[in-house]
Formats: sequence, C-alpha cells, structure tokens
Amino acid sequence: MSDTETSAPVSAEENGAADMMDVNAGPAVEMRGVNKWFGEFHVLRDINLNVRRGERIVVCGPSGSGKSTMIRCINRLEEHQKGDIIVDGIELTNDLKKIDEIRREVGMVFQHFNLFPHLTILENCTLAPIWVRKMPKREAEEAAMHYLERVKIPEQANKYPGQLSGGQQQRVAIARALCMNPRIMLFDEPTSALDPEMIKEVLDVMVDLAKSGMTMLVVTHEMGFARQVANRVIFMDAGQIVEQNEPEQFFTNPQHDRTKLFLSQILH
Ligand SMILES: Nc1ncnc2c1ncn2[C@@H]1O[C@H](COP(=O)(O)OP(=O)(O)OP(=O)(O)O)[C@@H](O)[C@H]1O
Repeated sequence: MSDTETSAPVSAEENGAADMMDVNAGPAVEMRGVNKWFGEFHVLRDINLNVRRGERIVVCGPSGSGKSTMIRCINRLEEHQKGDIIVDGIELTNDLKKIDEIRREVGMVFQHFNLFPHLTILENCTLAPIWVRKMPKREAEEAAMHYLERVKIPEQANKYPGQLSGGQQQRVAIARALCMNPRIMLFDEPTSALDPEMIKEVLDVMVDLAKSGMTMLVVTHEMGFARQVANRVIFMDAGQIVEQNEPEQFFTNPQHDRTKLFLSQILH
C-alpha cells in the first residue's frame, strides 16, 4: 500500500454521518451511461466503467476516439451531459464544492507538463498544497522534497522548469500531483511529448507508483507499460469502450476487428 493510500477506511458510523457513504467500500471511479457532446459532435457514447481501488487501467485507441475526454470528465476538466460519474464516493454534479473535493482526490499529469515557468521546482510542488490544502509552508516543502526524492530529482528543487529536460519536467509534474496526496492518478499521454531516451525514466516512475498501490488511469500508446503494470486495458474507438480485458488476453486474443486493426497498427 502506498503512503498516499494509508488512511484507514472511514465508515459512516465513525464519521457520525448516517447518510455518508463509506468511500473505501465502493469503486474508486464509477461511470454509468456517460455521454458527452462537443456541440453536435457526440464524443462519449454510453461509457460504463468501474475502476476498483488500486486498479491500474491503461486506455488506448485511435487518435480522436475520446480517451482524453473520458479521463478529463473524471476530474471535471470536461463536463459530461448525460449519465453519472461517481469519484471516491462523491457524485459529480455542478456543485463547485464537490468539484473542488474531487480535484483534491484526483491528481492529473498531462502530456505537456504544465509547470509554472517562473516558479522553482520546489515552488511548483508546494503551490497547491499551501493554497488549496492550506498546508503550512514548511510541511509542504518537506512533503515536496519527499516526492522529488521519490521521482529521483531532489537536487533540482531550486532550479526552474526551463533548466530541466523534458523527462525531468514530467517527473516534477508527477511529484507535484503526488504532493496533493491524491487517491487516484490520471495520466494523459504522459510520455508522448518526450524524446525517446526520456520516456523510460518517466515510465519507471509510473511503474514504481503502480507498485505502491496507487489507483491509476493512464492514456498511453506505451503497450510495454500496459503489459507490465495494467490490470486492465481498455480500447476505445469513436467514443465507445469497444473492448476491455486483462493485458495478456487483450494483446494475444483481441475480440473485435477494430481492436485487432488498432493493435496491428501499433505493435510491430
Ligand atoms: N474542446 C473541444 N471542442 C470540440 N471538440 C473537441 C474538444 N476537445 C476534443 N474535441 C474532439 O473530440 C474528439 C476526441 O478528442 P480526445 O482528445 O478525447 O481524443 P483522444 O482519443 O484522446 O485523441 P488523441 O489520442 O489524439 O489525444 C476529437 O475529435 C477532438 O477533436
């Protein structure tokens, strides 16, 4: 179990809140009949997905199939129009308090690291813990150094993002997300903007995170990573989940023609 998931299960009785769900009992993420449109364009079509706690899911599929949109709906970077999304026991609605709550539970790493260029690495990592979690500065810095050590770049703490390589910046982005102590991590093509020699250093950090028990949803074309760490691979096409299976079955025995075609294009 990871140090991000060490909190004891909180029951409704312990909380004294009779109507509160035991968030550790249900799935980490539940999507039921989720649909989304961009204008006329139906981008997500009846998505049903349960993510168990500690599960590591890789999402793959052709460009434009809705992978990013699907995971961005989980922390409300995109708004769905139909269906239910429940994250860590909290149902996503327009309630801003709930959206804030969910964003604290869900960390996200993007393709383009999105670090603040005018802040040092340490300041990038402590910004949200100090301002959103109201953590004392010293505590936030200690936590940030802990995670920078975990992604193996503590010596870069006082540099600026522009002084780091792409792979190092992405590792900072992962550390920064972990500083918020998330229970779920979303990765949206975290290695696709990196030079080939830097991909492995970022994947190694993600493998380490997966081993620690973090619940992860990862949009990636890195099928080696999927084989190594995923419990489940999901294939999306045209806004639908076409097929999902554990990696061995998914890669050796795909069921749908669209999956077979996709795999034949990306696996050599
Ligand atoms: N804000 C937006 N407004 C309108 N259309 C959008 C918007 N964001 C995405 N789309 C469209 O929705 C479709 C799905 O996009 P999405 O980024 O989810 O796909 P994807 O599977 O992640 O693709 P890729 O692998 O290329 O990143 C694409 O056709 C895209 O052009």
